[in-house]
Amino acid sequence: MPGENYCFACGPENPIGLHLDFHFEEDKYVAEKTLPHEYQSYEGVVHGGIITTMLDEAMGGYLYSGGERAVTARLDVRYRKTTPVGEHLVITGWEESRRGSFVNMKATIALADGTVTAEGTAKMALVD
Ligand SMILES: CCCCCCCCCCCCCCCC(=O)SCCNC(=O)CCNC(=O)[C@H](O)C(C)(C)COP(=O)(O)OP(=O)(O)OC[C@H]1O[C@@H](n2cnc3c(N)ncnc32)[C@H](O)[C@@H]1OP(=O)(O)O
Repeated sequence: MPGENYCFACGPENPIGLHLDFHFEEDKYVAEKTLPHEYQSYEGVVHGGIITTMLDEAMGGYLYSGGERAVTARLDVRYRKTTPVGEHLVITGWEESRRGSFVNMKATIALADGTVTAEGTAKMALVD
């Protein structure tokens, strides 16, 4: 059975995964990615489900990389502008607050000039 290295969003061993490669920049969890046309919906536009996947990963992966295991309990996405395929994207996740076993997270996807195309807000449930 494949392990976490098969994570669709970030697992390096998943042959059809997104291979997002995150790192911490101070208290932000950041990855850069240019998506090819295989991930589009309308011409030139990244599929909304892929956008949601990247935001989810930025938030869940933030906790995982900090030594906590969490599942997404609730996720809200605001698609502010279309996100283009073939352009450099910056995906960023961070923690806003926590209460008990739930952590409130935020994430954005931005173009190279800083324009935010999508924002995610999630409630992540800490699990053992
Ligand atoms: C280079 C190396 C690579 C390494 C590679 C690493 C890979 C690692 C990557 C990690 C990054 C993964 C990022 C993606 C993460 C996912 O995609 S996880 C998959 C998607 N999520 C799931 O499958 C979660 C499924 N849901 C559950 O497991 C359970 O419902 C939960 C969320 C744990 C909660 O269960 P529970 O603790 O038993 O709570 P429950 O009894 O249902 O509710 C108790 C109370 O908690 C609160 N509550 C429960 N659920 C909710 C909710 N959704 N919203 C608000 N309040 C809630 C409520 O107050 C509730 O009371 P009621 O309103 O029901 O009266």
